[in-house]
Amino acid sequence: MSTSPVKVAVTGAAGQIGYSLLFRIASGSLFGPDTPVELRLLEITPALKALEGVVMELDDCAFPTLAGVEIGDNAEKVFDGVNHALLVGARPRGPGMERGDLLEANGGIFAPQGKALNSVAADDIRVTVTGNPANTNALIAMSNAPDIPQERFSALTRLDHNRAISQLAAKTGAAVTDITHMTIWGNHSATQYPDLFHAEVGGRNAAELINDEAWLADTYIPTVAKRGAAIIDARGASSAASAASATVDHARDWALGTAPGDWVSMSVRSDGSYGVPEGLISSFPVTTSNGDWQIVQGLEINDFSRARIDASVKELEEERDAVRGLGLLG
Ligand SMILES: NC(=O)C1=CN([C@@H]2O[C@H](COP(=O)(O)OP(=O)(O)OC[C@H]3O[C@@H](n4cnc5c(N)ncnc54)[C@H](O)[C@@H]3O)[C@@H](O)[C@H]2O)C=CC1
Ligand SMILES: O=C([O-])CC(=O)C(=O)O
Repeated sequence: MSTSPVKVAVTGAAGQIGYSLLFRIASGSLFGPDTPVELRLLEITPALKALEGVVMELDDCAFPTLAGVEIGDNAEKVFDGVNHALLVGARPRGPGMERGDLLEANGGIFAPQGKALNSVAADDIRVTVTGNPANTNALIAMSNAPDIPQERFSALTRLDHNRAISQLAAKTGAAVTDITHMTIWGNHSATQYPDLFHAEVGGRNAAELINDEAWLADTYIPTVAKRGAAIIDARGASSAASAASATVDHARDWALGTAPGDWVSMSVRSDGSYGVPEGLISSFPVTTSNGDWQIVQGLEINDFSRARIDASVKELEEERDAVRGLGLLG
């Protein structure tokens, strides 16, 4: 095992997602069995006692890859020297709410956290925002961290990507491992667009294989896009273990690279690709290598896809304008 641990910050560590995520990271799911990790856990003051209990459980697992845990309620202390920051801490929505309804409640968390990362994180910091509304929270954090390269900020659309794979596998009877080239475009919201025109099932184009645009429009897309609400309805609480698992998938693939010949969905800063206005944090098909991501270029976007990508991007612009109005953009 290498000797210098990777320092991973997790915010909202005493919450539902944290309770699953911390154990996955500590057990080596993020960087593998040969890389020790040090956890830096941020919570609000009233949640620190509960967090102490979670740390007792982490201790009790005796994970070989867990090199240390520090907890606190001061972002500048907790983020000091961190290499990865997983910004999960934020209020979840309840029944009948859209994620965008959380902007006012949660947006204020991400400006100070962006500033703190800017001041004290390691030079190679990579930031993943899971807390909702994830894309716009990532935009807030990024805009408050002027010294960190903008490509180091991302938001989680991997849960949507995984849901899209799972639903396509169920429809076609294929194994999830047979499904490649899945893309979620746009916002992590009900307007997101899971794209089957480039996805493949066992090497065959998924849209051609299914050949049923009505199913695509009326069943598949809404099922994927509204899956979070369906889980809230069934569980009485928003998805937590699957969100933790997707956060691990996202951060692992970013750090260690995507599978050769395939891509994943990540929300990253647009460079204007596919007509998405530059500077928005929007979901794209990306490949990663050596800790960097590249937006996959040259995909043909048909009218069906164009209308849906545009609708989701319009919502991202509205969210950006709303947080600008709240004074949250640095
Ligand atoms: N992007 C995605 O795919 C998904 C995002 N989410 C979002 O993740 C967020 C967390 O969800 P849960 O863990 O279920 O919620 P939770 O309510 O169980 O936990 C949130 C934790 O964040 C903490 N927190 C609040 N403000 C904080 C701050 N300023 N600094 C540090 N910690 C702070 C709270 O004390 C709480 O312990 C929610 O916004 C939820 O909507 C959830 C599922 C999927
Ligand atoms: O739906 C929610 O509010 C939680 C979430 O982001 C998801 O499950 O995708």
